[in-house]
Parts: sequence; C-alpha cells; structure tokens
Amino acid sequence: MGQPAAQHQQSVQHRVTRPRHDANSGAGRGAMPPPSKNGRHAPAGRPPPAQPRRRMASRDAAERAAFFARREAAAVLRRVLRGDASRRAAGSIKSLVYSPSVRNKRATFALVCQTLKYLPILKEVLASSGVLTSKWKKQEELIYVTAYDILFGQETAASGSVEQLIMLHKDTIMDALEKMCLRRKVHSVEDLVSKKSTVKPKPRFLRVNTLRTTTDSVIEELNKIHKVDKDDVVPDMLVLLPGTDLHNHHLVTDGKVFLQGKASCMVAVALCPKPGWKVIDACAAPGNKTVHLAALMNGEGSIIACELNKERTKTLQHTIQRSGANNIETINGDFLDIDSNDPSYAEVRAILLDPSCSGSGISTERLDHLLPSHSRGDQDDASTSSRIRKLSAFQRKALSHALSFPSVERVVYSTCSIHQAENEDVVNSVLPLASSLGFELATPFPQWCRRGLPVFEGSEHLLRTDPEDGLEGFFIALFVRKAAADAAKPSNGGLGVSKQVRRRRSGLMAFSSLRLSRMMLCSTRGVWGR
Ligand SMILES: C[S@@+](CC[C@H](N)C(=O)[O-])C[C@H]1O[C@@H](n2cnc3c(N)ncnc32)[C@H](O)[C@@H]1O
Repeated sequence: MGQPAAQHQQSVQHRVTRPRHDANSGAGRGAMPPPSKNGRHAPAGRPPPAQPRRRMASRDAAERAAFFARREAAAVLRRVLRGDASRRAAGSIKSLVYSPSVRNKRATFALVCQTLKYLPILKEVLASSGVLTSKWKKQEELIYVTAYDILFGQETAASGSVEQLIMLHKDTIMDALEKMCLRRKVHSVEDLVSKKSTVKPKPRFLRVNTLRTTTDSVIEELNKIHKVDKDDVVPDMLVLLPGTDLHNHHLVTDGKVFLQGKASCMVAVALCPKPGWKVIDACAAPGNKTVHLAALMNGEGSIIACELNKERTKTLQHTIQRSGANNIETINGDFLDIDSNDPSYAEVRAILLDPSCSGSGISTERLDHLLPSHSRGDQDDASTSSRIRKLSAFQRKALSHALSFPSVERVVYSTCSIHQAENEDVVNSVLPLASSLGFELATPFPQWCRRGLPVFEGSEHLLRTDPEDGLEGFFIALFVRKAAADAAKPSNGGLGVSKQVRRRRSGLMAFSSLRLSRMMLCSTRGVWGR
C-alpha cells in the first residue's frame, strides 16, 4: 500500500460512515469525578495547543463523558458476551442497559450496540495488530468499546490507559483494516459490518399504572410534547410514535407508567382476575405482569409472586415497589415446590404462568442479531433444539402444576416464543389432564385475528401475536374451569362483577357469532397458512 500513515488512516476512516451516538452528550454526568490525573495527559511529544479556556473545559468534559461512557458500556458488554457464550444471559442488552446501575443509558446503549456490530472486525484487527496481549486480555471488553469509539465513533481519546493503548496502535489497526477491506474486496469498513440489524420500528407502547394515576391525566401530560393514542385492544395502554424515548421521564421513574409491550399486557388482561381474588403469578420476575395484575384488581385481594432466581426476585421487588402495589407477597423459590394442597393456597382462583422460554418472539427487540452466537448461526444447532426440548418439558410440568390447584378457575399460560414446541404442543399435551380436572380452553380477545397454529382441534382458542402485527411474538392460552365458566354466564345475575368482566363476558358470548366472520377475515389474510 505504501502510503504515509496519516493519509492512509484518513482513507480508511473517511470511508467509514461514522455512527452517531451521543456518548459525548454527558447527559446526567455532571456530578461524576474526573478520571485519575495520570490517566489524562496529551499524547507524548505534542504539547496541548493554546486554546481559549472555555474550549479546553468543553474538551475536558467531552473526554470525561467519553471515558465514563466507555466503561459503563464495557461492563454491560462483558455481561452480554458472557451470557451469550454460556447461553445463560443475565438479561437482554436493553434490560442490562436500563438497569438502575447504568447512569448514561442512551450513550451506553449506543456504544454497546455499535461495538457489537463491529465486534467481529475489531477482534480480527486487534488480534492481527498484536493489541490484545495477555496483559490487556482482562480488559478486553473495554478495549473493544474504546477501539470502536476511537476508530469509528467520536475520537475523543486522550484519557485512560486503554485509550492510550488504542491511540498508540491506531495506525497499525487502520493498516489492518485497509488490508481487510482489500482482501474482502469491499470499498469501506461499513461494507464489512453485518447488515442484519434492520429492526422495523414499532410504536412505543406504555401501560398506565392505574394504581398510581389515571389514563386521562397521563394523556394530558404526554400530549404536551408527544402524539398519544389509546390502544384499541388493551385498556389503559397508550401508543406513541416509534422511537419515543421515555426511559427517564418522571412518569416512568415514578411508576405511573410502565414501558411494557402490548402483547405482554394482553396476558394479564386475558387472565382477568377480579378485585378481591387470590392470584398466583408463578414465574414472576421482572414483575411487569405481576403489577399489571395488581392494577387490574384495583389493589384488592392478594397476589403471590413466585420467582426462582434470587437476583431476579430483587428486580421483582423493585418493580412492585415502583408500582405502589401493596397486596403482593413475593416468594423466592420454585413454583413446582409450592404444594397445591397446602391450605394457604386453597383459595387461589387464578394463576398466571409465564415461564422461562426461548424468547424467540422477542429476539429482534432483544437485539439478538447483534450477538456473536447469532452470527455464528448457533440458533439452528442441535443445542438449540435440546434447549427448547428442556424448556418445553418444564413448561408442561409447570402448566400441569398450575391446573392442580383445587380452587383455581382461570389459568393463563403465556410465552414470548414463536416455537410450536413451547406453545401449541405444551397446551395440547396437558389437555387430557385439564379436561379431567374440568378445564376447557377459552378464547381470550375473541376479536383478535391471529390464533394458535391449527395443529389440534381447539387451537383456534389460542392467541398468537406476531411482528407482522407490529408486536412481539407472544402466545397466550386461557384455561377456564367449566363450573366457573357456567357460573359466570349472565343467567346467574352477574352478581358483583366488574364492568370490565361484564364487557369481557359479553365478548365471550359474542364469540360464536363473531367466529365465522373472523375466520373468513383471517383466511383472506393467510394467517392460518403461515
Ligand atoms: C419469562 S420470565 C417472566 C416474565 C414476567 N412474567 C414479566 O412479565 O415480567 C420467566 C421467569 O420465571 C423464572 N422461573 C424459571 N423457572 C422457575 C420456577 N421453577 N419457579 C419460579 N420461577 C421460575 C425465571 O427466573 C424468570 O424470571
């Protein structure tokens, strides 16, 4: 290639569309301490040019912001990569970034996503440039983030030993990048980056927490700056434009609204617990559906929220606290170990079972396409099928257990999976038991067009949501005990039922007549033949 380093560097760098992220914004970072003095000096041999004070100060602030953003991003990236490698993710990229411990969420999110996008390239060039020696291996995630940021991001570089390491090797790395482009016959580094990241923007859904506020007052407040609509299916659900960022909005931090997807909210609504009932949320963390149940019950009655994982139980408790619900008891334990014949559960009337699943219905939202396992194509391998087999065995056990509670009238089984093995097959396998215990499948949201895959008679009662509907891929099955369903018919006078239950019942009654027209509508859209 033989061109001078600076010119050469420019030729590669300028062919890269610099991704824009606002790690430099410094939002929320004003109170942070500066990096250690010895980590912040101008590159050797180049005295800082004389600059007006204000420009120096703003450069210092930018460096400080970049320094901290890279370290926050590296901590998240470490958890993401370890979870992906062990296939036991501690959470999605988003949930890790939006955990309370991350201060500059927006910058961290952008840096993590961009670093993941460039990771295969970074690994290769850092290895060939001899940067990742055993000494630096311990900080490899920080090296990836910093290398991404300096090479393709914002170039604010001077502070921190890892920043200096990358600056020291920058020319060699750019050289390796140039060679890589030549070898792969592409014009720019951007052409080397995975293009699988096209996520179709979805509306921003949010659920109003009616334990703390009213839907009308939230609309009034949000309307000042956002376009807000009421959802036509889920009560107290609002729809905003895609990309509306409300993570730091006081309505969210105060627990007045929850940033919860529409499909996820349909689960608790399908269970439709009455105020005053005793309800179990069997696999509860992080608790979005638990607190939704509490809101639907107007905070009356009691909810037992069971969660196996200790750390996630803490998150569940945090969610409950944020919601203001005070009728929820948490159990850190195995739902399968709860004795359904224990007198303390004799009055449980509804169970929501949203067990661990493959999450294949939310893989796009979870940004799984950015993970190394995805680019290796691990999704199709034998370990995935074995994982799904294990999951569905647990799901079957848990669903059978839920049906075994003596007074339970309504059981909702839900997943965020698109796999038949975790959905229709699980339901089908428990049908004989369900029927022997007096349960039958009921039809949640009868007006909803997309139903279960037609793999057994009765699967039309099941509900699926799909990215085609602009939603995540969810699955909902509702079991109702026949005696309870009969008692709920209007002929009993409908004593003491809430307006919502009555509305819902009339929906169920209307099902038969609706069904024919709906099936005709569905068949024209090809839903059954997917
Ligand atoms: C899909 S998540 C539940 C999400 C939750 N319903 C929500 O909407 O926020 C499944 C949860 O079940 C927990 N879990 C898995 N096996 C369990 C078991 N045997 N008993 C109780 N919880 C379990 C997992 O740790 C995980 O937190």
